[in-house]
Amino acid sequence: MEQLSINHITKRFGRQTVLDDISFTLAPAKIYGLLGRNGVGKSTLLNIITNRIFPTSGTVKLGDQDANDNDDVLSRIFLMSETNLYPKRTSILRMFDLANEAYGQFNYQTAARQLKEFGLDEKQHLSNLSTGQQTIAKFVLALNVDADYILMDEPVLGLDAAHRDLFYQELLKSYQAKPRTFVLSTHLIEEVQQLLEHVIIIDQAKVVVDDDVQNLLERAHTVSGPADQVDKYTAGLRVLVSEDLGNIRTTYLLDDLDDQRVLPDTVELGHYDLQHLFIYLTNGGEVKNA
Ligand SMILES: Nc1ncnc2c1ncn2[C@@H]1O[C@H](COP(=O)(O)OP(=O)(O)OP(=O)(O)O)[C@@H](O)[C@H]1O
Repeated sequence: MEQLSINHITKRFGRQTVLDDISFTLAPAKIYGLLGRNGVGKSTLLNIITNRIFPTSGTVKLGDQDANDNDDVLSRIFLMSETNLYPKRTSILRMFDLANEAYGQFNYQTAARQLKEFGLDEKQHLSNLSTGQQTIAKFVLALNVDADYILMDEPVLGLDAAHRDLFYQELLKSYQAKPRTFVLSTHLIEEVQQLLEHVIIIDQAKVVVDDDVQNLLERAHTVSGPADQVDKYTAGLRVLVSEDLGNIRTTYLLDDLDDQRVLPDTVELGHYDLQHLFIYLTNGGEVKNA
């Protein structure tokens, strides 16, 4: 399997530059998170990767083949999106058949089992389904289509907590049975953190993080203690934000701690999670008084 590379993608809508020179690579058989605040351009980017809309400039390539208008390449990338591309009277089974015609080798057996687990029937029409049920039909389709790169835009939109949990389990099962690349674009960062190997965060039209989740979280340190001691200890390191509670300051770092720094007895180190990292990175760093 070849890598999918996104090269210097810029997208403007009129005067608004939504994506500004975005580049990153998706490797085969990995689970990615594509994260960003509302309206940052995640759906736009996923639509560009799958040739549904055109970039202002830049290219998408699978190996050395350009994806633009290339059916060979596009038949290996699938996008599950919020947009309903099907006519109103389409049944779930018809949707599966269309995917089978376009991509081949649709896994009807697993799809039937999954639909049953989620309480749906393949004869049901999309137009008669609730928002959450439409999401279920779409991700069952996405999990069983024969493509190397499966892009999922808001894959748990409208799902209740039990169904979200079941979806994460089914995604992992599907990945283990047949490793391929998944890109999950979601706002439920806390829930997907365990699934993700790699994360791409977009902020203000740029890629601000492109890193393995484990590497990233190893650099996500909290430093708490008296403000002056915390500031002395964190001097020269990348501080995302500091919060003050009385005279105790907690500073959130995204950096390696070198051994030369002497940790005072009054200062404690800890870690924080991906959701907080996302919030602090995309809010701009500042000292807050809690
Ligand atoms: N066809 C269009 N014409 C003009 N502006 C557009 C168009 N499509 C998207 N935009 C704008 O581009 C920006 C990015 O939208 P996009 O839907 O890609 O964001 P997103 O990151 O997926 O957001 P969300 O997380 O809220 O779903 C928004 O400001 C949106 O208004």
